[in-house]
Amino acid sequence: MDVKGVHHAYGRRVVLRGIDISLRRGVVAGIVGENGAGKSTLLKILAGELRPQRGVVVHRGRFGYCPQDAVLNDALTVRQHLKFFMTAFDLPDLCRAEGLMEVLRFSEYADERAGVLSGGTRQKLNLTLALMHDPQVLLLDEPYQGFDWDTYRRFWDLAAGLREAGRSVLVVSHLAYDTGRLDELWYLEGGVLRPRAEAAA
Ligand SMILES: Nc1ncnc2c1ncn2[C@@H]1O[C@H](COP(=O)(O)OP(=O)(O)OP(=O)(O)O)[C@@H](O)[C@H]1O
Repeated sequence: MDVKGVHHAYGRRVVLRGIDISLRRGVVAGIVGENGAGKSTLLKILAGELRPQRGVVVHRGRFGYCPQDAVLNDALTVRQHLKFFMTAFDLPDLCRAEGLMEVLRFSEYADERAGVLSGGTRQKLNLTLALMHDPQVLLLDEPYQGFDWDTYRRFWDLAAGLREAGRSVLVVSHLAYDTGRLDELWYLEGGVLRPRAEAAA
C-alpha cells in the first residue's frame, strides 16, 4: 500500500495535512494518536470509505478492513455473516474463517445472532470478517477493544503469523501500548505522521 500527500478536512476543521505511508510486505505497523487526532479518518481513507480532499492511496492486491465499530447485522447469526462474506469475497468455503474462529475461541457462537453477542465476541467476528479472504494488507482500527487478556495475546500471535506469511498489518490505536510488537510505529499529531524515533527525540 502506498499513500501520498493525503489531506482531509471536515468543513474548516483540518484533520490530515499531508500523510505519506509506504507499507512494505511482512510488516506489522502501528499508528498512535490522541482522541480526535484523525486516526479513524485516515483509516477510512485508506480503506476507500472516505474520499480524501487531496492525495492518493494505492493498494496492490486484496485488503481487509476492520472498522472501529463492527458493522454487523444484529438479526443475522455469526455463520450467516460468514456465508455472506464468503459470497462477497468469492471464496470456495469457510475453512479459513473457521480456523480463525478457533484461534480466537468463539466457534461455539456460530449459531448465535450478532445482536446477542458480547462486545468482545462482536469484535472477534469483525476481525474474522476482515481476515477470512487472506488479505495482503490488513487495516485495523482499535482492533483489540473489548478483548480479554488471552484474546489480546492471541491477536498478536495472529498478527505475527500474518507477518511471517508476508502480509502487512496496520494497527491504529489511541494507546501506545505494547509497541515492542510493532516493526514500525508512527505518531499522528497535528495532521502529520512522525516516525517513532523522531517522536521520541
Ligand atoms: N463526519 C465528521 N464530520 C465532522 N467532523 C468529524 C467527522 N468525523 C470526525 N470528525 C472530527 O475530526 C477529528 C478527527 O476524528 P477521528 O474520528 O478521525 O479521530 P480519532 O483519532 O480516530 O479519534 P478517537 O481516538 O477518539 O477514535 C475530530 O475532531 C472529529 O470530531
